[in-house]
Amino acid sequence: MSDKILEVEHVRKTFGGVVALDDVSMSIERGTMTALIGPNGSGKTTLFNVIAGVYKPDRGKVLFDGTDITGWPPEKIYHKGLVRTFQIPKVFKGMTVYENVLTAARGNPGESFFKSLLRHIWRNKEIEISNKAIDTMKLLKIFHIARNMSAAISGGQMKLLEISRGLMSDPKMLLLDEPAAGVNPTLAHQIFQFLRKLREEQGMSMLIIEHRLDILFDYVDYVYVMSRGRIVAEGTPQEIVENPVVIEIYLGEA
Ligand SMILES: Nc1ncnc2c1ncn2[C@@H]1O[C@H](COP(=O)(O)OP(=O)(O)OP(=O)(O)O)[C@@H](O)[C@H]1O
Repeated sequence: MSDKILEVEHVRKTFGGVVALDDVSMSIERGTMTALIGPNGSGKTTLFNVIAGVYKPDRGKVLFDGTDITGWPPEKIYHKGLVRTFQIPKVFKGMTVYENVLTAARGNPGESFFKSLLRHIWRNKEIEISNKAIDTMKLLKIFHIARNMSAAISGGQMKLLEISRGLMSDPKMLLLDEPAAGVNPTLAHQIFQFLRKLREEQGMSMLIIEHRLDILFDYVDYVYVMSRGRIVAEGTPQEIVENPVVIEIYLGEA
């Protein structure tokens, strides 16, 4: 039986006269890595924004883990376990990598004055969060730079730090916006290997926007292709590279 973690049904979103999303439907199986690709301006970011609650669709629905989340505010969607790296408070450049990972924890005791009154519980929670931060940094191979200031790390390490912070909230699903943008091919492969490990070891579901198709297609299970606000193709990476509609779209771009 199929088990959908995310379903988008007939979503439309316009900006003035621009139809950014035109009757978009997709469904994502739990525990899979799914790619969302398409030329510049095809609607990918707008769809992420609708899913994450940044924009309300003019029409249509978004269901997450069986619940209709259409029109929910981003914060509520985040707390339901659908996390976009972009939604997490920005990396604080004046903090170390470790401190940045710590501050992204769900239920961080530092968030609440009242929690700080409950000293004993607070202490245990603090230890738990600290251990989780260490495990997450180890998983993403940034533990060796834990004490470095975040302003002084590389672009690739910053991507890994963003993903680490996303994981601190125990998400059920991650929306990843170009996780391999601006990093060298070796690191891009490493990032995708970590994502694959997350799927294999934790059953994480992921929807990924990425322009670097050569790398992306080695890792994802399924691909949706957008063009001019519509989903124009879907299938396995192999089916997508052989799809004449997709070839036409990308050749048209060249
Ligand atoms: N806030 C906005 N106001 C007006 N038009 C917008 C807005 N956001 C997006 N658009 C328009 O909607 C269309 C889809 O844009 P979108 O950013 O979703 O595309 P994209 O596929 O993410 O592109 P890219 O790959 O370049 O990031 C474009 O025509 C864009 O100009």
